[in-house]
Amino acid sequence: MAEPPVLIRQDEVEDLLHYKDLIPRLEVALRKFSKLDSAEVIQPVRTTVPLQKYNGFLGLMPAYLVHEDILCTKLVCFYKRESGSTLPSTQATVLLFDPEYGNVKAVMDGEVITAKRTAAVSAISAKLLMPAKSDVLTILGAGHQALSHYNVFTETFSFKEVRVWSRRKETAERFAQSTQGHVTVWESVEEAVNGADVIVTVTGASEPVLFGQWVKPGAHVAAVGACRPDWRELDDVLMRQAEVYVDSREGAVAESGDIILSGFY
Ligand SMILES: NC(=O)C1=CN([C@@H]2O[C@H](COP(=O)(O)OP(=O)(O)OC[C@H]3O[C@@H](n4cnc5c(N)ncnc54)[C@H](O)[C@@H]3O)[C@@H](O)[C@H]2O)C=CC1
Ligand SMILES: O=C([O-])C1=[NH+]CCC1
Repeated sequence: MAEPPVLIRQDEVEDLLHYKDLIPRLEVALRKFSKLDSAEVIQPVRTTVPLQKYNGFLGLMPAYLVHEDILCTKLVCFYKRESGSTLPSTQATVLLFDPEYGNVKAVMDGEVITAKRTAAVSAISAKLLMPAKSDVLTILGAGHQALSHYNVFTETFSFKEVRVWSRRKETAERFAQSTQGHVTVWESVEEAVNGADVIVTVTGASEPVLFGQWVKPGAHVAAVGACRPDWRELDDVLMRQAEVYVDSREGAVAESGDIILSGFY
């Protein structure tokens, strides 16, 4: 009989998962995944179950790293919440399996994993694509992803200025008070992104919040929030003028509202 699974709580994941380890591991995994060689990484586009009654989704995200023999899946519920709602917008659990026996070896809190994994991949994209001299970072949105992106971007790079915008100024102010370093709060997106070298979009928006006419040529935009086919953060102008990189073409054309609705694909 297999041993019962180990339970790894949120505070334990927080203590164990560090960007200095996560980034190189994700770089290796992304490189393998980009080869589109299912002999190395089997990761189908996630299955999404709509939870219409609650304005949310359950996403099932399995992956198998063949050579490393790592089989896992994330189960994530995510929601569009009304402004001011106190309910969580994302809840996630990660299951690690024994691929031979099929039993679950570990049940891990997935919220910190989601926050750190997503931000680490954005940091990898910036490492490869942002202007060589990048002084100004702007974060649009002030929730969980905003904080994890702030943490990894300031840990990895040396920005002279970090700015934040959120649709409610109080939320942006609260965010700025919660960060280790100085963050300036901006009331309009247009002003917040003026002259920015790197822009991270981590809002729950369904309509564009970032417009191409405001974005400096050559700036790097890490577009994270619009992960359903009918959600948007970037307008058509920005999508048309941008050189677009994705981690998964299959995933992007199935799930990215910015790509699908702009007619990019
Ligand atoms: N691409 C990916 O791998 C991932 C994408 N996400 C998505 O990223 C987004 C942010 O996630 P979290 O920070 O965890 O959420 P959160 O709920 O903690 O923060 C959301 C932020 O967006 C703002 N916001 C919500 N609706 C908005 C609107 N209509 N216009 C402008 N701002 C709005 C909120 O005020 C808040 O500042 C969500 O859409 C989430 O589904 C989250 C995790 C992974
Ligand atoms: O990929 C992911 O982990 C998520 N997508 C939407 C919310 C969380």
